[in-house]
Amino acid sequence: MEPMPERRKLIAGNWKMNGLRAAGLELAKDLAGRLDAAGSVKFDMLVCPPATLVHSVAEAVAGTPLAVGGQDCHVAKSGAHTGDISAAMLADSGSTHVIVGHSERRQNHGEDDALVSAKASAAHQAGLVAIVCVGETLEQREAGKALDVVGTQVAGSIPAGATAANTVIAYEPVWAIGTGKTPTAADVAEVHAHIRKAIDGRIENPGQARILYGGSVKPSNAAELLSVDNVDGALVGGASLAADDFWGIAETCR
Ligand SMILES: O=C[C@H](O)COP(=O)(O)O
Repeated sequence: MEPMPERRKLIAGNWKMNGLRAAGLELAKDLAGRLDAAGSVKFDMLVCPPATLVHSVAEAVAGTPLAVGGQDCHVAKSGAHTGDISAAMLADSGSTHVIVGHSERRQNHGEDDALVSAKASAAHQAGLVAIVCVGETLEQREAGKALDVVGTQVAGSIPAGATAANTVIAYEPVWAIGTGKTPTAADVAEVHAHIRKAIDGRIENPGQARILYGGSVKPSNAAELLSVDNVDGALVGGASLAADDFWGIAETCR
């Protein structure tokens, strides 16, 4: 049997609703410069700035290995959807990726699995990699339902046509986001193994699909979290807003 090629880690930064132009461009250029200077590294790096900065950040880092993505997209290509952004617009602005189904979208905007799946499909149609987020609340974890909840979200949020190349899963326990709390390495391993099984039959080439962990990842805990089985990178919020912290996280997988 052929050995399975190693999955390259993806270190993704979700800036959320943070970043005015000057600071955002400075941060992106700083990271791109470090990546360029580092030469050959064992990870891919992505930043997802607010929509207002996608184009200028993409222009500022063009020609470097730093990738740029959006934080959400609409299911339609265009139309009367005030305030929304299509996947095609993100691609046109220099994005290669888009986050869909983040728990902040699920909670604050009532997004359900079917909508997340449609958004991921729209991303694929536009040639973007969809980063599909799943994760349980504290109440669900304490009720012993974490695996069921995450399995159901995975089943409902991945569209037909998903492949290991166009889809990344991000496991983000809601209670770990922005709280400084993280699950144990054993809990992360259990959920990621569950996700790996759950994507079988839903994502083409499931063994090669990347499954990220997100929730209070920092330089101090990154080495442990990123060495857990089936953890193929990190989706980082707060710590992606400071170049030293974000780079410090990435460096643990060099
Ligand atoms: O998308 C990123 C996550 O919500 C994690 O955020 P955090 O690193 O601030 O906990």
